[in-house]
Amino acid sequence: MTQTNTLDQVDFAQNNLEKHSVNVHKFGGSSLATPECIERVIAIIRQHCQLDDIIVVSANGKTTDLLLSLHQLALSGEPLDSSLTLLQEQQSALIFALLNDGNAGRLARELAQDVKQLVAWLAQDPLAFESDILALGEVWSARLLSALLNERICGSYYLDARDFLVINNARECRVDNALSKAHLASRRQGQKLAVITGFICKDETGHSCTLGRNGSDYSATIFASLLSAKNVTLWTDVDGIYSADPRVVPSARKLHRLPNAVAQELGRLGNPVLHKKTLQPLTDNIGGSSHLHVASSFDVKAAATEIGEFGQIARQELSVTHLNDLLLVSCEALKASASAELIARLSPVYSDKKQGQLVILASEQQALTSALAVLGTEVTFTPVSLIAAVGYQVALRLDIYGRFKRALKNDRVLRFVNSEHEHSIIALLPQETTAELLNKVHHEIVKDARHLGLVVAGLGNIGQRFLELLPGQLSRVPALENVHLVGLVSSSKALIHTDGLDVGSALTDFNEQATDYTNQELLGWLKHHPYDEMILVDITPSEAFSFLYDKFFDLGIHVIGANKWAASADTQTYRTLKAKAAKSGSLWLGNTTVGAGLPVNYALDDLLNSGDDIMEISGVFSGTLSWLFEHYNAEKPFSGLLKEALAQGITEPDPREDLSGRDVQRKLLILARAAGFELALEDINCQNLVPKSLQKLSTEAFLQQADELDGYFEQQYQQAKEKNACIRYIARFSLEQGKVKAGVSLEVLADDDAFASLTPCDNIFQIKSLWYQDNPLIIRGPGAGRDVTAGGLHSDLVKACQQLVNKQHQVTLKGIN
Ligand SMILES: NC(=O)C1=CN([C@@H]2O[C@H](COP(=O)(O)OP(=O)(O)OC[C@H]3O[C@@H](n4cnc5c(N)ncnc54)[C@H](O)[C@@H]3O)[C@@H](O)[C@H]2O)C=CC1
Ligand SMILES: N[C@@H](CC=O)C(=O)O
Repeated sequence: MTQTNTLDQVDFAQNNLEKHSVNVHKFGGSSLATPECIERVIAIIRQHCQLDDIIVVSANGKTTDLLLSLHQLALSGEPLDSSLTLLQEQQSALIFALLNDGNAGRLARELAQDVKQLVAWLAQDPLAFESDILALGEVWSARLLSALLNERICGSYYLDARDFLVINNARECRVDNALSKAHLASRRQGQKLAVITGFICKDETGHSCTLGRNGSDYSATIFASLLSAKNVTLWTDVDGIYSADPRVVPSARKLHRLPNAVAQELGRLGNPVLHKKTLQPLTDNIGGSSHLHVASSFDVKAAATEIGEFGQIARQELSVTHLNDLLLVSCEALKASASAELIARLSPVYSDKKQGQLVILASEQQALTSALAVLGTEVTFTPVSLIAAVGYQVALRLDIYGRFKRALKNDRVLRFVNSEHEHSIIALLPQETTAELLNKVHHEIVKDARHLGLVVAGLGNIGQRFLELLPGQLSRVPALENVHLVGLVSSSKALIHTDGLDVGSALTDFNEQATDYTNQELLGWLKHHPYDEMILVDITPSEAFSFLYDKFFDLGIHVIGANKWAASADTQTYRTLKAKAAKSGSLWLGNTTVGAGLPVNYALDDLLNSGDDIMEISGVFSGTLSWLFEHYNAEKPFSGLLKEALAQGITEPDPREDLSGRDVQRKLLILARAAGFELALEDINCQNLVPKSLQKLSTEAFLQQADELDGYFEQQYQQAKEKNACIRYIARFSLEQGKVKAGVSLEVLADDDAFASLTPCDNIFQIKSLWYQDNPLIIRGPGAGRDVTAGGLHSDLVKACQQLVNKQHQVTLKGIN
C-alpha cells in the first residue's frame, strides 16, 4: 500500500483503513466529554486520519441534555441562571484545559456571544428556536476540536452542517442530496482536516433542524454518502456490536463483521449501538460499497465491528436483540389500502395488514392516535415486548428456528413472526423481556457460533498432506465446525481471503492466485483479522519464520508448529515466547516437533500433571536415522538410501539436518523442556555424522557428493557386526544426583537391544520417572512421514479448537462499565 497525506507516518502502519478515498470519523459525546477524552481523540486522529478526511462530532458529554433542560425550563417559565452558569462553566473548562492562551481567549469570547444569543432565544420564543438552541452543543464541540487540531496536528477548519446539509422532509429527515452535495463541495478546503457538526441541518427555508437523538451517526453516514467515502468509523464508548447487549448478557461475543442487511435489522430491532437510520445513506446511495466501523475511542487496540457487504462467513453471525416498551396496535382501518402510506411513514417494528395490526414503540402512540383519529375508527393498544434472533436469512434456517422456539417454550409468546427480509425471527411477548430470558435465548442461539480462522504456512511435503486431510476433518469433527481456512503462505507468496478459501481447491487456488507478500503485510492482516480466534499452523522448516512467533503471540494468535526452531530456541528467547503466549492467552502446540504424530509431548505433560518427576528420556528420535540404520546392511551404498529417505518425505528438506544429529539434538531439547528442565542446545553433546567436507555445501551439491559418506558408514557397520552388534543414533537425557547429562550420538548396540530392532522409520521413546522407574514407559511407532505428521498436526488443531470454541469471551466496555 502506498499512501499520501497521512498525519502520522510513523504510526500509519497500524492504520487499517483504505486511504485512496475520503474516510469519515465520527466521535460521540462520551468520547469528547472531558479534556482526557479529547486528548484520546486527538491521538486517534493523529494515527488514523489523513488530511481531507472528515471528522464529525457530537456535542461534548451531556451538553445536549443540558441545552434541552434549559429549553424545558424556559418553556415552563422557571429560572435559568444555575443551568446557564453550569453550561458555560463546562464549556469554558474544556476550552481552557486544552487550548493555548490565544485560542482559548478567542473561543471563550465566541462562547460568551453564543450564550448571549441563547439567552435571547430562550426569552423570545424557545419553541421556535428549539433547533437553534440544541445546535449549539455541536457547534461548540466542532469549534473546539478544530482549534485544537490546528494547534496540535495540522490545518483544520470547522463546518456548521447547516451551511450545506439540506433536508426536504423534516419529519423523515430526507436529505436533498444534490443540493447538499454541491454546497458541501463548495465549502471544503483542500489539504486540511474538516471538523463538521453532527446532528444538525437546515430545511429548504434555511431554518435549523435536527436529525433526532443520536442523529450524529446519521450525519456521518450522510456525509460519507455525499462524498462517496470508503469507510465511516463511529468512534464511541463501546468497541463494537455484540451478539446481545453485553451489559445484560455477559457471555455476549463481539460480532466482527456484519452484513449490511443484518446490521439494518439489528438497528430496527433495538440494538443500542446501531440506529435505524444510520446505515440507510450508505446502502441507498453508494451501493453498499462503503463500510461502517464501530470502534472504541477508549480502547483503540480493540478490534472493531465492520459492517458492509461480505461473503458466506459473516453471514453466519447470529445475535439476539430485544425491545421493551412496545405497543401492539389493532385497528380495522389498518386493513384498508388507504392506511399503506401511514404505515410506511411510521415504519413500525412489525405490521400485519390482513389482521389490521402494527407493533410500534410506545413513544409513537400519540402520533399514531392522532393519525388514526382522522379515520374515526376504534384502536386498541396492548403493551408487548419482543425478542428476536437476528442473522442473515435466519428465518429460513430451521435449526435456528427450532432452537429459538425451544428457548421460549416456558414463556408466554403471543406469536412468532418473520421480518420482511427473513433476517430475523421475532417473538412477540405479552410481558417484558427480562435479562434472564435474554440470556437463555442468547445461550441457545449463539452458543456455538465462535468463528476460528486458520492460516497454514508451509505448503511443502507435510503442508500439502495437511491440506488434503483438511476438508474431511472439517466435515467430520464437531470442534472444527466453525473453523475457516483463510490463508495459505509459502516462503514468498500468500493467498489470504478474509471470507474464507475453498478448502477443496485451496492449493490450486494458491498456485493460480497467490501474490508476493512481506512479513509486515502478513502481520498487518493478522492484526485486524475479523475472527474470534486465529490459528496459524507453521509447517515450514524456517528459522526466519519462527522469529515471527513473538509477534504472533503479541497479537493473541495461536500457533501450532511442526517447525522445531522456536521450541528449541535459546533459553531466553524460549522463555520470552512462553511468557508472551501465556500473557496473551495464545495456545502454542507442537506435538509433531518430536516423534511426528506420536503423542510423546502430551505424555510428558500428562506425567507432570499427575505429579510425576521425569528422570530419564532416551531412544531413537529420528525417523530418518531409524529408517537408514534399520535398512543399511552395507550392500546398497548409504548415500543411495539417504536419497530414498529424502524422496519418501521422511528427512528434513536438507537431510544433513538429520545426519548432523542437529534434528535429534533439537528434539531432545524440546522433550527435556517439556519434562520441566531448563536446558540449552549447547548442553546437549551432539555427534555430527556429516564430514567437514560436506558441511558447507548447498543442499544440491551435498546430494551430488553424498557418496563421500559411504566409506565411513560401511566401516562403522562392519566393526559393529564383528561384535554381533549394530549401529543406531541414540538420544539420551538423564538426571543423576541432581546433574543433567544429555547427548545424541551414534552408538553400537547389541542386536537384541530394545533400541536396535525397530521397524524402519520407527521412533522409540523410553521414559523413566517416579511412577515408571523399574518398568519404563515406552512410546514407539513411526516417527516421521507425511501421513503421521499431517495427522499429528490435525490432532493439535482439534485440541486447540476444543479449547477455543468454549473459551469465554471477556467483554470490556470502557465508558459504560
Ligand atoms: N517430514 C517429517 O516427517 C516431519 C517434518 N516436520 C517438520 O515439518 C516442517 C515441514 O517439513 P516438510 O514439509 O518436509 O518441508 P518442505 O521443504 O517440503 O516444505 C516446506 C515449505 O515451507 C515453506 N517455507 C519455507 N520457508 C518459509 C517461510 N519463511 N515462510 C513461509 N513458508 C516457508 C516452503 O515454501 C515449503 O513450501 C519442518 O519444520 C519439519 O521439521 C516435523 C515432523 C515430521
Ligand atoms: N526429519 C525428521 C522428521 C521429523 O521430525 C525425522 O526424520 O525424524
